[in-house]
Amino acid sequence: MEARGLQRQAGALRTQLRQLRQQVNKDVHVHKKSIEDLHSLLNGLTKEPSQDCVAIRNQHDPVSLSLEKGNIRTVPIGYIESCFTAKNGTPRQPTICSLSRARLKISKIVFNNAEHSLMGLDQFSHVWIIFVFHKNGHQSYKAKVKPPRLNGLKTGVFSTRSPHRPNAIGLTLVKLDRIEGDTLYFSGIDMIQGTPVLDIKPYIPDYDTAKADPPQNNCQPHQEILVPDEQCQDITIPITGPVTMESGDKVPAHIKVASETAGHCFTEWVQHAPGNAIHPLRKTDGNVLEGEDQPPMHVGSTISACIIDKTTDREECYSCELKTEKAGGFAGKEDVSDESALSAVEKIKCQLFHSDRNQVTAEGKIICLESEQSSAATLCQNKWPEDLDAANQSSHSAIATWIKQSPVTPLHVRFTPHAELDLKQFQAPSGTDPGKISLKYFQSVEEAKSAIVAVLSEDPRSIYRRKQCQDLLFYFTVDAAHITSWFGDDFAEILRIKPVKEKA
Ligand SMILES: C[S@@+](CC[C@H](N)C(=O)[O-])C[C@H]1O[C@@H](n2cnc3c(N)ncnc32)[C@H](O)[C@@H]1O
Repeated sequence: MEARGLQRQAGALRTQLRQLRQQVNKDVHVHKKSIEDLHSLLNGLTKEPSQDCVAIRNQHDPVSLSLEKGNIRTVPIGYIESCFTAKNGTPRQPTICSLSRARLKISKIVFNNAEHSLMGLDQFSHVWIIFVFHKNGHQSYKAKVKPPRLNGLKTGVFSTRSPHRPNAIGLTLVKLDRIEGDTLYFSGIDMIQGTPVLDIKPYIPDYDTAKADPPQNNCQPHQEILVPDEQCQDITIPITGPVTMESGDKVPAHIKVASETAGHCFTEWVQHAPGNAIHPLRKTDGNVLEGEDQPPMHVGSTISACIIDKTTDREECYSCELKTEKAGGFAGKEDVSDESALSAVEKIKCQLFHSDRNQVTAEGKIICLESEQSSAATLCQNKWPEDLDAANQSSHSAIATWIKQSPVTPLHVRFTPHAELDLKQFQAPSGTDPGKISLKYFQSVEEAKSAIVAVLSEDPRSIYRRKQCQDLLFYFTVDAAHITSWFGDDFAEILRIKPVKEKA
């Protein structure tokens, strides 16, 4: 019996060995050590075993051996269908083109009931995609790389998001638009058509936003927790009327902070401290006040926000009171932690912009219908990853200055009249004109146009191309459109837009 069992194991190991060999032929970086291990195991198994060996062998079955050494056999959970077909012209990060779309069908090879694996994921607005840079060509990598934003200067590969890294793994935070059965629909992507996806994880601001608090703050005997239900659920949030500054003037126009989403823009965030002193929470350049500049937050303070509805040009202000609860019954300070304040601000955003969740009463009051009390603030934060920066700042995380202040400035993008005309041959995916080419991923020609502008304004050329091939035409594909462009010193111009040729 045992001999037959061993033969079976040996057979399985031979199959694995064959597969590993095939991989080695394709890729010189396949881990040779694993093969050696398999060899020695195989040799051991085909010999008559001693009693001692059996115990050792059980511990060292090939799978656990491989994981112990950090080697995993990956199985793509699916392949990205993207509006970008080639590396050329694909945004370098998802934030460059929030309209760029993709979908991912979970493979039946991984799960028989693929849709079951997506259960619950629709409660998240954003997800991390972990994928393979499968079009890196040869898998070469160097310890120092030249990221485009450094315009030719070098930095360590691990301080960058370069696709050329020891393990060709990419990580992108995308907006989850919807899930239909076994298929996810995303926007804000930087992955090309056919990208193998290894994993999806929900984006959870509380876990994924760096909170590098000073050590002494980690051991506080009490925590102040914002009480979401009292704030938000089933209570009316009065519209307080336009917020006035200390001088009594209305918030000046120049401190409006634009928000692309939902057709609104913020005018100001302020804190009303007890005694009705009003403190702006943003500087005139729109950045959130940090550290000592920030006014102390007190229990009972009210955070207010004003927005302008671009369609009606009406300014409305809403407020939210800060309350705290002392966890574990400790008597607490009266100051509200940065974190609670931030949550309150996020909650207001939720109330302002997720009107589908809210009701406005006849008296003009907002009823916030968040049912998940504890996740109310998180949910609001989920909707606003672009505000991560603000969150990062207030929790003292840091990023390299070249990311924020790149020496490469955005380019002005223009279309030739010919290219403008070319655009007219396309239509939305739902379009019915038989003479026009239907887009597949963008919902309108305007969306596709703004994606083209977004891609080019960030100068998608490699450093080599920028410096050595200045006058050459630059081609790339966005959805069903093949674009021909060229670059001047501070601009990019689109010359032609043709339909992508269908592959025969
Ligand atoms: C700079 S990487 C960043 C990817 C990811 N956000 C990250 O930080 O890991 C994005 C670039 O990788 C390239 N790319 C996207 N998908 C790829 C793939 N499947 N294989 C190779 N390169 C890819 C495109 O040129 C894109 O502009």
